[in-house]
Amino acid sequence: MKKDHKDVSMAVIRRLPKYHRRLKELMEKDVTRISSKELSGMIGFTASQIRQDLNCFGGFGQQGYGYDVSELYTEISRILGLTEHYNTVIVGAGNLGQAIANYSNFEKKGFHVLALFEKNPRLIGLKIRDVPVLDIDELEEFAKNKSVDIGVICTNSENAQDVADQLVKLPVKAVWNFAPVDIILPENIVQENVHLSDSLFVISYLLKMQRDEQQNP
Ligand SMILES: NC(=O)c1ccc[n+]([C@@H]2O[C@H](COP(=O)([O-])OP(=O)(O)OC[C@H]3O[C@@H](n4cnc5c(N)ncnc54)[C@H](O)[C@@H]3O)[C@@H](O)[C@H]2O)c1
Repeated sequence: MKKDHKDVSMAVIRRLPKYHRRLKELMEKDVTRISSKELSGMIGFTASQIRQDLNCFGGFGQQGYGYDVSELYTEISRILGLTEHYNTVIVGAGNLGQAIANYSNFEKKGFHVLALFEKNPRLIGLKIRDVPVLDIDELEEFAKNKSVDIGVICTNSENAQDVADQLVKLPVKAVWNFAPVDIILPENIVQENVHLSDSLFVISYLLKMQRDEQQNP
């Protein structure tokens, strides 16, 4: 039975982007349908896990037929909110802020970067693709007539909380934080912290295991 989406666990939500990505690859290869078993082989989750995950949103598969790839892709896009439009601002126009602004794929998925905000005068006035780098002191005024959905923090850790507080005042609805520090936000603000180093450290762990095995077979 279809659950209220609010009851769906974050563990399931965090698996949805992977389904979404794989289904897109299948569509690009003109695959029109797939069984949960085949999907399991591609994704690495068990077939039963996949069925359970998708059942949270009403199923979509048919016994003996499997999943219609394009239909499932569209449904997961909708569930993930990727059929909507999100006004986004980036604070910190250094290496990472510029890289995110430059990545046009986010734009295609509905994340529209309105502007970057900086405190370094040497960066203020630049354009990253068509996106202007504005003075951080202009942020409040800039947001007065606009609805900003997402604030992206790409500053150094020391300034991240101050920036988060500024974003909350606009107000934004969500903060995507890249600074490697815990920021405190009101409960109604959605928060995602990205620690690229967590993923890199998994690589270093696995490489170290390999090395240890080679040295002590
Ligand atoms: N570059 C990466 O690959 C990477 C990876 C993981 C995490 N991070 C984290 O992301 C953050 C940004 O990294 P980076 O490499 O882009 O750093 P960076 O030094 O190149 O850029 C940070 C920018 O933020 C600006 N800034 C600082 N305080 C500000 C404020 N209050 N208002 C407006 N602008 C402000 C600085 O002037 C600077 O231009 C850091 O916290 C870093 O630890 C970066």
